[in-house]
Amino acid sequence: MAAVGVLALQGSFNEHIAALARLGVKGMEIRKPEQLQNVTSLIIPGGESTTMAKLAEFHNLFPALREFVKMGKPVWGTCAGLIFLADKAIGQKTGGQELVGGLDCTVHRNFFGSQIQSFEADLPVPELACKEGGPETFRGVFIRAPAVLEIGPGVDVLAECPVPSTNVLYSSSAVQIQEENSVPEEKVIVAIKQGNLLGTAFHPELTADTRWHSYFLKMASEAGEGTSSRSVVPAGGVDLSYDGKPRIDLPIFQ
Ligand SMILES: NC(=O)CC[C@H](N)C(=O)O
Repeated sequence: MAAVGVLALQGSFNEHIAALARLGVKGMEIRKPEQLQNVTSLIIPGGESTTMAKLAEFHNLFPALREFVKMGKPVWGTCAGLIFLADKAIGQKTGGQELVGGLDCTVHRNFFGSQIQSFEADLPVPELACKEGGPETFRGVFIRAPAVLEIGPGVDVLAECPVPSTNVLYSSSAVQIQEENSVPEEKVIVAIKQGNLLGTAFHPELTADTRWHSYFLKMASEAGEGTSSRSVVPAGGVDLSYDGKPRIDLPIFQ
């Protein structure tokens, strides 16, 4: 089976490993550049991107991470991980921070505000419902979350989130105004995919719904096809969950 790495410097790496375990997949903790050679895909968890960047720099991980992305290996960044994967970030601390890059987008690091403005929202994710089944929406857990402000031409938008009217911090061409029942609703992009790179501004690893993990494992499996006869996804596209159904319970943290 293809090996999935989880960057384990800081943040919610244990929760990602637990989510993978619920799908019967072992996530390998990655702390050193050479460990990336043992995995075929990588999850970069949420946490605090400045701290994570400092630790990644200390462990000399940036060149290996960039190489991993350049080789076209599947990488999924959640929250701080999305910031890591973005080509450009705004709202950074003084002095900025190093990014891995690869996702042709600009993110705002704390788009939704500070820790106390964290929230949960049911997001329509047609691509996820189509590929993984289950409900049309996914419970997004946003913790001091970033958002995607601009995307390049090769980037697909997988989910958008209404912007709470009290904390509109930024507007750009990617933040759309929608007229619905004459009440304008601003939306911002919170999940994107570009080739083998996936980015979510929220934390699927903090919910019991494993569909994003299953979706990423399928991405990884498809990317690995041709190089390996063994696949994460059983033939016929059978679901990866223990009981054959996506888990759609309420989030672990409510
Ligand atoms: N939950 C998170 O990963 C928050 C990310 C945070 N906004 C940062 O800059 O790192």
